[in-house]
Amino acid sequence: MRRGIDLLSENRLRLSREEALAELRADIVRAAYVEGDFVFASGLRRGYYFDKYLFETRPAILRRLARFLAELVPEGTERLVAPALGAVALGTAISLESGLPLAIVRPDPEPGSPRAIEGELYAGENVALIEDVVVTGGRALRAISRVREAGANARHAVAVLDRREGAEERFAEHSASYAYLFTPEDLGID
Ligand SMILES: O=P(O)(O)OC[C@H]1O[C@H](OP(=O)(O)OP(=O)(O)O)[C@H](O)[C@@H]1O
Ligand SMILES: O=C(O)c1cc(=O)[nH]c(=O)[nH]1
Repeated sequence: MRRGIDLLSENRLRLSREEALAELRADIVRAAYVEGDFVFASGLRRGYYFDKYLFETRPAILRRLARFLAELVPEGTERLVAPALGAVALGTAISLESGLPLAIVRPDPEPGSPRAIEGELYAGENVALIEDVVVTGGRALRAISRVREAGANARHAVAVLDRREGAEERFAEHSASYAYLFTPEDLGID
């Protein structure tokens, strides 16, 4: 099994960057694109969904995603932060790829519940927030607020897919730069 994966990786070394990205786009659509009537966590209702767990749990996709996403993490970043649950696998993969340590932000912890941020995070650190699918950007911005409350500098967000629902403008309003790998249009959707 392991040998098969390694052989695949060796073959990919022969692809150009553009070919590798095109292959990754096709693999993500095959793995995670679902049509239907979906109400998102934000309350938005749309006719398709990208099930992030279906691409984040496949090593052959996750490994390649981590390679491309690590390139979007700005110079000077000292720590990655991933909001639980979905982005934790992705954050871990980018952490392994980049060597940057990872902290995990719990979703909306109640008063008296466990820590909002797990792992180490220090005041003054430059942090990049990792997200899988961004719709409104609400989840990522809440995590950025938690990180800022802890005294760290959360000025950048990195995502696999931006669904073009206005998140880019929201990040800018909150003084965070934002880079993403794909839009639905890149994936041949819309
Ligand atoms: O940009 P937004 O409008 O905030 O929506 C996107 C968020 O919603 C999804 O998470 P989900 O609610 O499925 O949570 P999970 O990661 O805990 O499964 C997705 O993985 C993002 O984290
Ligand atoms: O808003 C969401 O919850 C959401 C949308 C989407 O396309 N994919 C996903 O994993 N979550």
